[in-house]
Amino acid sequence: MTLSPRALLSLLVNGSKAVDVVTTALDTGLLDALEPGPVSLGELAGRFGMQPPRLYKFLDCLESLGFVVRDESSDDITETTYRAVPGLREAAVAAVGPDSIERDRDTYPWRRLHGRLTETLRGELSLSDDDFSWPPRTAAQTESFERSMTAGLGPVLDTVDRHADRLWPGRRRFLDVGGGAGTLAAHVLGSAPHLRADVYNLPAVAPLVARTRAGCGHPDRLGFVGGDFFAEPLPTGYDVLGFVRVLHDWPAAVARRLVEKAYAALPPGGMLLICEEFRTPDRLAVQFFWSYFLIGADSAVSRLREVEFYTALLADTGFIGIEVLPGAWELVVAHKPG
Ligand SMILES: C[S@@+](CC[C@H](N)C(=O)[O-])C[C@H]1O[C@@H](n2cnc3c(N)ncnc32)[C@H](O)[C@@H]1O
Repeated sequence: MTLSPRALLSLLVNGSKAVDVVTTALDTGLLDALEPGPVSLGELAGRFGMQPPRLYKFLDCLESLGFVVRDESSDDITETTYRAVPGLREAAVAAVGPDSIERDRDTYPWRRLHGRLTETLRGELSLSDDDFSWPPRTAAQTESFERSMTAGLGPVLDTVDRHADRLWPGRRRFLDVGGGAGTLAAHVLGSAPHLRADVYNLPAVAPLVARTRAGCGHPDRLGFVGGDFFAEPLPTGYDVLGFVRVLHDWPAAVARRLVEKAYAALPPGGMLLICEEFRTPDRLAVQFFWSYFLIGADSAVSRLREVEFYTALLADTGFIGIEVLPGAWELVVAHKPG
C-alpha cells in the first residue's frame, strides 16, 4: 500500500493513537484471530465480548494502516469479514512488545534534538559525547549500545540458521569482526558442532562477551580477541570472517579498507560473510530512529547501502564465488581464491 503524502502525514500525526490500536489488537488477541482470517465482525465481537459498531470503527483504524483487508458484502456490519496481512502479529510483537527495538531506541536522548532540527542541521546543536559517542566511550555507553545491537539481531540469526548447512560444514574457526557482545558467535555454535567462534572487538567489550560466554551453551568454543581494526591487521588463523552491521558505520573508503584487511587475513579458500542493513524501503523505515538521532552525531556515518555496493566491493578486492543468500536480511558470502 502506498499512501499519498497527505494521507501518510495524517497517520503520522496520529501515530500514538495508531500504536494504541495495534497494541490493543495484540493484547486482546484480536490479531491472533485476524491473521488466519477471514473472520466476521460478528464472530470477533462475540469471541472477544466487544460491541460490533465500536469494533467496526476499530477495524477501520487497522485498515487505514494497511494492516487488515475487509470484505463488506452486505449492509449488516456483523457479516463483514476481515483478515490481517500475513506477518502482522509477529511484526506487532516486534514493534510494540516488551522486547521491541523501538522501545530500546526510545531510551536514547533523542529529545535533545526534538524541535531543534534546524539548529542541528546548521551545526549549531549536536549531541554531546555523554549523549552518544561512536564508538562508545564509557562502559555504560558500551553496554547500552551493545544491548541495542543484540535486540536487533533477530533477522541476522534467522538468516544464518537458514543457511547453516551452507556456511559451516568443513569450517573450523569463525571470527566475528565487530561482533558486539558475542550473541551471533554464540548462536552459530549451536548449529556447527565443530566450529570455534571468536569475537573481535574493542577491548572495552570484553566483559560483555564474557557474560555471553557464561550464559551460552558452548562456552568452551566461544572466545574473545580484543583489538582495534583500524590500528592493526585483522587476526589470521580463521577460515571464516564476518562483518555484521559493521561496514555501514563507516565511509566507503573505510569499508573498503576493512574488506581488504579481511582478504589479507583469510587463508586461500577462506570465506567472508557480510550481513548489513542493506538499503531497501523497509529497512530504511525501520532505521528511521537512527537516521533521526544521528543527525546530531557526526562520528557515526550510518550509511545504508544497496547490496550491490558490497558485492562490487568484494569483487574489486579479489573475492570470488560472491553470492547473496536470501533471508530476513540477506547474507553476502564470498571466498578468497583457493
Ligand atoms: C553496529 S555494531 C554491530 C555489532 C554486531 N556485529 C551486531 O550486528 O549486533 C558495530 C560493532 O563494531 C565494533 N567496533 C567499532 N569500532 C571498532 C574498532 N575500531 N575495532 C573493532 N571493533 C570495532 C563496535 O564495538 C560494535 O560491536
